[in-house]
Amino acid sequence: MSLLELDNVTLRFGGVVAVNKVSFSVEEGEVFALVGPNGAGKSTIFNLISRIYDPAEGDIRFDGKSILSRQPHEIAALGIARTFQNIELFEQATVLQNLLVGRHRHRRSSFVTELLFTPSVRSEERRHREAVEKVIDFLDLQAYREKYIAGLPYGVRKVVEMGRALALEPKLLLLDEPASGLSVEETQDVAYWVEDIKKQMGITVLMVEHDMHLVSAVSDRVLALADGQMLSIGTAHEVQNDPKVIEAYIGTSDDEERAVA
Ligand SMILES: Nc1ncnc2c1ncn2[C@@H]1O[C@H](COP(=O)(O)OP(=O)(O)OP(=O)(O)O)[C@@H](O)[C@H]1O
Repeated sequence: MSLLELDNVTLRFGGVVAVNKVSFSVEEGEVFALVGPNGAGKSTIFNLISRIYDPAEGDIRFDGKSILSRQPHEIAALGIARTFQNIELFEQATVLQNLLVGRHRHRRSSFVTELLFTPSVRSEERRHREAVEKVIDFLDLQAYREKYIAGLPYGVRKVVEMGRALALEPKLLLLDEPASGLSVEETQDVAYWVEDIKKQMGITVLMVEHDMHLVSAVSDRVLALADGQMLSIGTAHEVQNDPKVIEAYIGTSDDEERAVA
């Protein structure tokens, strides 16, 4: 069974059809990438899956069940975690504190039991710490664990954001442009991490990304969109060589995207 299914999903903003009858499914254990020129509808699809927007038509299913009746705050509890294009971390908190926030969906203790610091609260706290330490080791963040986000370089913040999402122990990880603003070396690290997230952690990844080197390196399948419409779906190689995709990219002003075409 597919982990995530979008079934004929449409969303309009006034006269703009941001997402037009889009259907695709993400299989458990795969890395699936959404690509396309600016304004193609990629972020809107992430926001639809995160339940920030309601589709005008169509259905979105996770683990075989429609999520359209769910509120945005319930999505993490289902096992869907995401990162954001513009990093969203608590600036005045440490890396460790930010990662512990990522554990909120697993918290069972109430305010009163936490206040009394009962044995069950203590063991729960220990479990959260262990899960977070695992993520710190995995992403090589030991040197930064007690550092405040506000003082960290951009590249490290991007990694911490990925860590915050991983700390949730999701089934599906949505990565919104994980390589944007990163150097070639940092992007290479992202490629290794995405591979390990899939292989070692067994987490399914849906990614929006402009960097086609990264997309080609890590994706099992790619969906290319333009103006809200599906253009092509297949391996990175198949999609990059699809004449419809080449035509859509040639119309853009982005040099990197043109180079891809
Ligand atoms: N909140 C909104 N209100 C009105 N129009 C919107 C809104 N969000 C997106 N759009 C429009 O919907 C279309 C799809 O935008 P979207 O941000 O999903 O594209 P994208 O593929 O993520 O682009 P980018 O690569 O630049 O992030 C665009 O025409 C955009 O202007």
